[in-house]
Amino acid sequence: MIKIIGSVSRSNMLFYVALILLGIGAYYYHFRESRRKIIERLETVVQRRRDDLSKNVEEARRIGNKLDAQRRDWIGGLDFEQLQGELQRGHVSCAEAVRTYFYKGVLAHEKTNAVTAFILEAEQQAEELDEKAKSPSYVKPPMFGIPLSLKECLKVKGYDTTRGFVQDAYKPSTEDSIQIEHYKKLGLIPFCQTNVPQSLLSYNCSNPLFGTTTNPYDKTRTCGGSSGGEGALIGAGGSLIGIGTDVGGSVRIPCHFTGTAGLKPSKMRFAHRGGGASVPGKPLIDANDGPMAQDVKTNVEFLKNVWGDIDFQSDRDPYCPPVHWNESLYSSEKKLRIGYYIDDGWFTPTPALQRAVLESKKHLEKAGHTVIPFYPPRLTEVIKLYFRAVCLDGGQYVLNKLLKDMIEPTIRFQTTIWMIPTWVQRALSYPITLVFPRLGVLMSSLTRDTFELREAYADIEAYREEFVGLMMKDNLDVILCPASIMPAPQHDIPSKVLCGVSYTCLYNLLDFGAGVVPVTKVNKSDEEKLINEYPETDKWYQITKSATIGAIGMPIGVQVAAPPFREEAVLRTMREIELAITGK
Ligand SMILES: CCCCCC/C=C\CCCCCCCC(=O)NCCO
Repeated sequence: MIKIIGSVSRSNMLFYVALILLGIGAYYYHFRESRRKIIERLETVVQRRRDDLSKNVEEARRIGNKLDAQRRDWIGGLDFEQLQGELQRGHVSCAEAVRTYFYKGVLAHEKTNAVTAFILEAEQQAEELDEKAKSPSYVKPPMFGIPLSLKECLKVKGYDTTRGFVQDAYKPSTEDSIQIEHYKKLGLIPFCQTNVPQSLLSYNCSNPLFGTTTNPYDKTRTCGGSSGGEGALIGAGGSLIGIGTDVGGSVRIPCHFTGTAGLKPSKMRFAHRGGGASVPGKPLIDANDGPMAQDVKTNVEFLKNVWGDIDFQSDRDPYCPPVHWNESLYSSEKKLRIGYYIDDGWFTPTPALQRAVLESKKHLEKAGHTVIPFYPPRLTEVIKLYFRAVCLDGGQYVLNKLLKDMIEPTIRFQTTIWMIPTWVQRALSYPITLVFPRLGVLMSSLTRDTFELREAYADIEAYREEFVGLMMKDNLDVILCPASIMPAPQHDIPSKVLCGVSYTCLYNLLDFGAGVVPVTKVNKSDEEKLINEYPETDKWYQITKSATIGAIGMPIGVQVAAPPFREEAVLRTMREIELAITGK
């Protein structure tokens, strides 16, 4: 080798260097040109789609205005249980319920930009249900006439599932997914689709097609993601019940940020046939769809009906076991043993989140439950395993899609990481670890090597065994912990602090059922503690601290989790916290 290099003359060497530089230049020019053409073509799609959405919103407003304002305000003031009762008794018609929620949905959308499409056929579906109900032999299904909002990535016949990619606009689904079919059978009426972050792999809510969805409490802050449109819509009163999806916190984080309640069930509790994932072919990081609502009570009523009738889904998708709603687990008198933590050892949450857990602990103890400390083991390793397994091809699948699209600026950090070859990331991780150990962990987490990937899967399996072993040792029924690291931050923060999903992604890696219930709001003393005591030892803590300053009044939830098929114990705990706080 040395001989060969030695034999190349200086001028030859210069020639080769020039050739390489020319090659790189030509590649870069070609890349820039093809990106310019892609963006030029997609800009017209964005304009067309936004114009269509404006018309669609106007049509929804027109439908909402068909109803007398006084009647609409009265129906709009009913909670889920009350509306359900009035619809069952025939005091409110399905058409009135849908018109009311078109009206309320438009108001919430104007405030937060939460909706990507109103499902205008909902009015006709409602009228058909009202017509059927005229027959004395007709038995109303349990959720007869209740309007249902849906995260945009869920498949509804005739509507797009773009996941915020402009390239996927105007490619409507040809069928409803099994879950949507089931919800319709139970009487629910899908009435709108809601916004998501591009790719779904973020906990903010912006994309180049529909723009940014904001938090109903503060426009400058995010509603969370990826089921952020649902959080914003429900939090702003535009829907009573909606469906989100969650692979790292996407149901739970928006609930925490918007003061709403929701559950991510373990993977097998819903049918997935006919649905779609953010990254298909990704075993061991289990995603699921889950309900979101203004309170836990509504989630419980919804799931009682869906799981009570789960054979509908199991019959159509044999991979969904016919596990029915477990009433004895939900309404058991037996006191629970609950493990709790306020800090996972990877990312200390800001003071209000810690206070929310401690207050919930007190409520649960007052109700007679035993609440003892629990320490989730080795969270640094969990974070590494999670990112390795969620980006199992080093992010290539999502990156390929992003490079054919307009790229959302608020997910630039992960996009940049995915563009850097993994061996370069690995090499950089060594010096970075010396000055910034936590970033070093992230920089060494991605792999494209199947040997390392297999090892990660084996480690996840071992971690699952270890975690449930620890719970069994202490005879624990559920875990109580923070829902996130901070209250809703500004829109660009989630991408800068991606590793802030540690409190939620743990329960995807474990495939536990996990839910979030609103508990409190950030107060002045939380802010004082934040300023005086919150760590500033690295950039992530500094960003988190400054994003939390000024968050007084923002909602704070807590998370409850339990092993698969024990979602009813999670809901029971959440409901007991809710009852202790709201009294209803
Ligand atoms: C070096 C690290 C690179 C990190 C790349 C980040 C990739 C993914 C981040 C995942 C963050 C998950 C947020 C929650 C997303 C979610 O639950 N989506 C639901 C999809 O159904």
